[in-house]
Amino acid sequence: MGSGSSKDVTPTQVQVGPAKTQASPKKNAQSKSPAKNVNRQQNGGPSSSNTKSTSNTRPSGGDQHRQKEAIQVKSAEDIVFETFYHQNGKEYQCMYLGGVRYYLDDWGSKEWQEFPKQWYREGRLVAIDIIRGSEVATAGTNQQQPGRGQGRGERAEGSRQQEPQARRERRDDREGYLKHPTRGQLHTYIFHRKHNIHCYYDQTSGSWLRMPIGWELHSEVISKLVSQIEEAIPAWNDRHDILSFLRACNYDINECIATYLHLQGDAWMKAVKTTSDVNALQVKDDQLNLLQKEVKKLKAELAKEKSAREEAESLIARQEDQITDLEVAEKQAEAQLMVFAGDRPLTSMARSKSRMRPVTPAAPVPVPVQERVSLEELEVLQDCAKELHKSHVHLRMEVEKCFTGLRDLMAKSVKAVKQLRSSGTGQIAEMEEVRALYRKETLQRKLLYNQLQELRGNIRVFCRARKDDRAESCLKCPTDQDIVCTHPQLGKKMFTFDKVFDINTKQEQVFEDTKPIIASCVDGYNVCLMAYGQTGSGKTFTMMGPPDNPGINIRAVKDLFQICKERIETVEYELKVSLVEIYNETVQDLLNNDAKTLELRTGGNKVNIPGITEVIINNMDDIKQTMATGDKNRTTASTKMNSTSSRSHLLLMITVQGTDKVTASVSTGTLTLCDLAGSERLSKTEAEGQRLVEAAAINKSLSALGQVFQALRTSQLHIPYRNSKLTQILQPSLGGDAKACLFVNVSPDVFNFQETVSTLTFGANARQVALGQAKQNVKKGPFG
Ligand SMILES: Nc1ncnc2c1ncn2[C@@H]1O[C@H](COP(=O)(O)OP(=O)(O)OP(=O)(O)O)[C@@H](O)[C@H]1O
Repeated sequence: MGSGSSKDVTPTQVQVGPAKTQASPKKNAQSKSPAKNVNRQQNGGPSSSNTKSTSNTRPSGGDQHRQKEAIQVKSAEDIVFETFYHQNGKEYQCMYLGGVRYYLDDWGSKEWQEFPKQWYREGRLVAIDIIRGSEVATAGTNQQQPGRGQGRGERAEGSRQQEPQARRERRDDREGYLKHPTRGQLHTYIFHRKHNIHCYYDQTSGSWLRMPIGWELHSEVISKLVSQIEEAIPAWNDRHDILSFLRACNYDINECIATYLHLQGDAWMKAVKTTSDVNALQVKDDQLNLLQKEVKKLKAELAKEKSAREEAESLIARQEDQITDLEVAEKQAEAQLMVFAGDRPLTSMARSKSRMRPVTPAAPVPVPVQERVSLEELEVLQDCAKELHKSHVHLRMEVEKCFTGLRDLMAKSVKAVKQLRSSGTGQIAEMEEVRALYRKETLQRKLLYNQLQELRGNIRVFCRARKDDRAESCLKCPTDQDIVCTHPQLGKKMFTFDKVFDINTKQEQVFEDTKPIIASCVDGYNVCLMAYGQTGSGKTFTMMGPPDNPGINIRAVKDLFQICKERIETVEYELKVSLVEIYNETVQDLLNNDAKTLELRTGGNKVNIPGITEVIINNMDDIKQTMATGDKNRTTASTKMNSTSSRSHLLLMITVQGTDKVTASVSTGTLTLCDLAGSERLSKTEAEGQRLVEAAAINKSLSALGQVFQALRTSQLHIPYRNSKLTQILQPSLGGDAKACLFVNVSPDVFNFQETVSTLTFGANARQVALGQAKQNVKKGPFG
């Protein structure tokens, strides 16, 4: 909510152009200029307007009296919310902005529609709220306004911060905030909507009751819807979950899928959706924890055993020392005995001992001759020696027993550690497998989403942030689809696109993502690529690029040649190139050295440009030469007119005609690569004179582009292609049988925050445009 991915193109977009031309009405040379309208209508009361569409909707003098209750509009950028009480009893929510009044057709299409003129005589308008233009401007010109799926509660954070206290206090209790674990604080609003409710007739009570979800899954109609969703998103296999989603989306299958895809990966969504997965993971986690605890326990035991072993070893060492000491003492005693034996007869024991032990001819121990040991003392000593020997043997046995025990324990511990290691590896491998599966599924979902977008024919919108080492960046790209724009005072805004290229993205990477769309022009599709953004945001860098690091234009032609070469066996291709510039609503042929102005003729969905120069190109040198000619003519023309390249739109149009060598069928595809003029607002450039006319022309064409997008998005019968030369020329590429791709180029400089938000909003709204499924332009040959 409140992010750039919101689905509604709000009527505010209609203002992209003319609303900005009011800065200096007197200096505008054109008498029917939108600026003049502003002046005239601002005196006209509540219906004052600044767009020429006012002529359709501005009430007559009598009608104006009936609107007395509407709030007085002070600025052309004010937005007034009103309620219209129709005499037939129905009530409509209305919005008045940019001189045009809209009503929310809650009883029919559920979309914002232009307010019918005759209604001024059929009911009563009561104003309920007004957002002043200054408030809207604070957070960028293209603020989100309430529409389907949007509300006043969704106004940008920046605008909110600057709202007066009184306004904030007036907010109703439907408004609120939600603290999301990953998305941060979200603004919420409870809308009052009519909902489809699936009921059954309860004979007992004689009334219609709401169908329980379990019953509803058995209903043929609902079961079919659920199956369709399961087919579209195979990973989503919880039918109860799908049905509850469907209910929440008013049984709108597209909204249900879109909401699900938009919210996939959301922490809260996951928790609800994959209970069994989460449980399985929980069990594994528990097992892992247990095993880890066991390892810890065993490690502690091992440490204990180690210290016991060390203790035993030191005990053994001490005992061995004692034994050595005792042996020395024994030897000494024996030596003494020998000495005594010389003087006295040996006792029977001493004799037997002397027989048992070979007396080593050891060096005689110097015994002081004076010290004589008595026989009793000798016997005591012998007993001592005997005892010592016994304890020595006993100790030796004990130590050996300890060693054996220790060895067993060590073997057991090593085995346990080995087991633990192998089971731990198993768990990790299993976790890795689950992760790989998850990644695969995410990729599959992304592919499915792309397919869905392709089937719907949505305009692909890519965002590219320009590299700028000088300025402090206000842009962050948390994922490859999201971009967050931060301003210290105006707050934060997040936008979602099909792809976001951050400042470090190389030209090759950008081209890789557009390659599949571009390549389809070889198969006979009309393909269009546009670069939109303020001056200096990197549009030309992206489309044309410097010679040593070319952009999409040159890489696209190279790729087309490559594809044609690969198919040479079966299809013969011819590539033709035209290059035009749209400056001040005139179309210049840049491949004609006489700076020829071209006329546009529209017939059906086709546009014909009589007399335009088309150059056949056969190789890369041809295209480079052609581009150089165009560049030279553009420079000559701009010098003559004292203009700069950023004030005009540049369109490179490539026609690829393929003739099948077997069937003779002919396919014709066009690739239009469009470097649009800078989209910055007039007030910033403070243009005068010629610059003002230039700016008005740019605003007119870019605003017309926005109007075309809005009309396509709301599936209106009339798409206003003729409102500008740009939209007229692009009609075949935006007209329902084409593939289109819009680049929104932004600058990271915080100084450009408002322009950046405005550009990103334009892109986010264009992303909701569905052109319908693209069609191939193939004429069958005589052989089928
Ligand atoms: N992604 C990028 N990496 C490096 N330099 C860039 C990048 N994008 C733009 N630039 C540089 O920024 C400058 C302005 O870019 P560029 O002329 O493409 O802007 P622009 O939007 O086409 O402006 P204009 O509306 O005036 O034509 C150029 O010097 C260009 O080389």
